Parts: sequence; C-alpha cells; structure tokens
Amino acid sequence: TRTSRPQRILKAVQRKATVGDPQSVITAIDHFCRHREWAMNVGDEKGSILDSVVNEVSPVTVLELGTYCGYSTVRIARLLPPGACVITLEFNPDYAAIARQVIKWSGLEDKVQLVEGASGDCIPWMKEHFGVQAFDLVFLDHWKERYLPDTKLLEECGLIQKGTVLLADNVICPGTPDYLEYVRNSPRYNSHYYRSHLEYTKAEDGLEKSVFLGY
Ligand SMILES: C[C@H](C[C@H]1O[C@@H](n2cnc3c(N)ncnc32)[C@H](O)[C@@H]1O)NC(=O)c1cc(-c2ccc(F)cc2)cc(O)c1O
Ligand SMILES: [Mg+2]
Repeated sequence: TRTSRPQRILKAVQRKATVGDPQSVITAIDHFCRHREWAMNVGDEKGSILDSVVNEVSPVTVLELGTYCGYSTVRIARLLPPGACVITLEFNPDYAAIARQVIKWSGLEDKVQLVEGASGDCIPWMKEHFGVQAFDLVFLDHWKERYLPDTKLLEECGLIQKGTVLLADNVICPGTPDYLEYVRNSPRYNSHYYRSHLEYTKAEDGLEKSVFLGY
C-alpha cells in the first residue's frame, strides 16, 4: 500500500477530528482502529485507566516512552494543568513525524516535548537538556524488553524519586515478564495490576502501576 498505517491514522484525524479538540482526536483514532485497521495505540479501555491514573497523580512532569502516533500523548496532555508537560520519546522518525501532526491537530503542542531518539540514549540527558529534576509519572509503552533496563536507568539517573508513579502498558500482551517480576518483588515499589484488554480486542492485557517508595 502506498501510505503507511500511521499516515492513514493521521488522515482519519484530519477528516474526522476538530482542530484544537483533543477528545475528537482520541475518538477519531479509536473509531478508525476499531472499525478500519487495528493499531497499537493504548486504546479507549486501557486509555480510561491511564486517564484515571493521570488525574490521581496530577503530574507536573510526565515521561512517555514510545510515542507511536501520539494517541496516549494526547490522552495525557489533555489532562495536564497549565505549566505541566509530557516529554515523549520516539525513535522511529516516520512515527515521530505523524505524532507531531496528531499532537498539533489536538492543539496540545505547548504541553508536549516530542524527542526523536532511543530511550537508552535520551534518558541520561534528561536532567541536563530539559531541566527535569524527577518525573512524577512515567508511561512505559515502548519495546517491551526495554521496560526493565530503562527503569533501572531512570533510577540510576535520579529521575525516579519517592512518589514517582510508573504506569506500564502491555504487561500481559505482548508481555513484560522481567519488568513485572522486578516491580512486584522489589521492596522499593508498591505495584498494582489493572486488568483490561489488548486495545480494540477481547484478548487479556493490563496496566501495571508501580509507586516508587524511595531508597
Ligand atoms: C514499541 C511500540 C510503541 C512505539 O515505541 C517505539 N519505540 C520502541 N523502542 C523504543 C525506544 N527504545 N525508544 C523510543 N521509542 C521506542 C516504537 O518505534 C513504536 O512507535 N509498541 C508496541 O510494539 C506494542 C505492540 C502491541 C502488540 C500487541 C499484540 C500483537 F499481536 C502485536 C502488537 C501492543 C501495544 O500496546 C504496543 O505498545
Ligand atoms: Mg502499548
């Protein structure tokens, strides 16, 4: 096919969503992915759980790992008060280009910093480049085998402090067994599993919320 799936998702947003209306962008992507083509957005069911955790934490600085088309970036940013922001990392330049346009269409570009690069390379520069002290919320949604090494990297860089909340997508499907084992057995995390379904399907999946308790 001439266009890519992310390009078709962007087209659906431009056709169906209203500029400056984040909810209409979310609705347009969910409708497209449920009725036209499946895509790996967190989706509406797990997205509602994401919303409730964002509202509960009311974070000032959020880190998202794995932007894809920007669907969860928009979900998070639309709930942030003035002055709060989400830094989102995406290493695929084609996906990043689509995500920028989706975020712009939603009118939330002032609350979003999209960084093109691999998490392992960008995380060590977070403090220096973005003046981040520590993240209040981290949404893990990138390569599933990077969840654990990047969590350890965030700890080592002092970007996770007492009270920081980690929220991980796909802990069942595709699955992140080593990460789950770590956060569930570590005395420094308080973990809770939110049972749900793989986006737009009936397959089981869920989100794991882990609160860092400090050293
Ligand atoms: C990994 C992807 C999400 C994005 O993450 C970026 N990325 C990667 N590694 C890095 C990095 N190290 N740094 C920055 N960005 C990074 C990438 O380019 C994708 O755009 N997500 C998934 O693969 C994913 C897959 C499924 C899934 C489930 C059942 C199936 F049968 C098939 C697929 C569901 C989901 O909910 C996902 O989230
Ligand atoms: Mg995911």
